[in-house]
Amino acid sequence: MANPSAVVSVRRSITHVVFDMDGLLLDTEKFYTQVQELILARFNKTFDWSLKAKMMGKKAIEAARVFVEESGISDSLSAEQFLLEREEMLQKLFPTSQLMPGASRLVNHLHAKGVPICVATGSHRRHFELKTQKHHEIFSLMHHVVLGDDPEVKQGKPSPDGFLTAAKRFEGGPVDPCNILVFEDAPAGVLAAKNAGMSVVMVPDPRLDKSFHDAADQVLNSLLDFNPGDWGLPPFEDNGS
Ligand SMILES: O=P(O)(O)OC[C@H](O)CO
Ligand SMILES: [Mg+2]
Repeated sequence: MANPSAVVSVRRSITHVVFDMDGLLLDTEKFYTQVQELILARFNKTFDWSLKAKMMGKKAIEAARVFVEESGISDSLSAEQFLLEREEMLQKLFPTSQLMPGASRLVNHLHAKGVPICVATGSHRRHFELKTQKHHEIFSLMHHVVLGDDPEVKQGKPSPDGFLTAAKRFEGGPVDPCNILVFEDAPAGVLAAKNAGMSVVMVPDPRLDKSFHDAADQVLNSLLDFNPGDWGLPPFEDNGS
């Protein structure tokens, strides 16, 4: 969007917010990285961030296919076998998930100010329950949660299905995508938000290649750096400390 006044008017039209979950609200991406490094080490291969970038944000089976094919192990391990192998490790790790810096402050702030908020994640129900078991307080503030195994989400990110379903389920929905701001950490998630016609703030892991930042409307190092006023949303009343 080259025209600065168009940027300002889009930013002023935001009324609803959609949060990604893994790597954005919760620090769960590190668990996927950890187990995938272990599995590839068995094949004398290393798991790097170019492969990570292609997997993150996607539905489990879609990410699994990318993993076995791109790493060149599909003759030895199918996508389904890979999912089974990593499941036992992930089930132990997910309940230890922590909120990302600034997540609690931002979610509580938007909820307190009456901005409708929800979650749209690639995670399926079973993993969602494990990841959020210590975080019910924050997730209970969401108007709704759209999961990766929701019947309306035919395809995972970068398809817009999850975000369009999220827009539909707000009170009085569907909300016009141009009034929705998405927070994402993954390249596929940023593309999904843009494919849905929404604005997107990207909060990427610093190890992700910077070329993936280009599709986002704003890129932040942390949710702590988000200024709601930039998007016409009610400003924080504290100093962020
Ligand atoms: O980033 P999310 O919340 O869409 O989750 C996607 C996968 O479960 C993990 O990459
Ligand atoms: Mg994510």
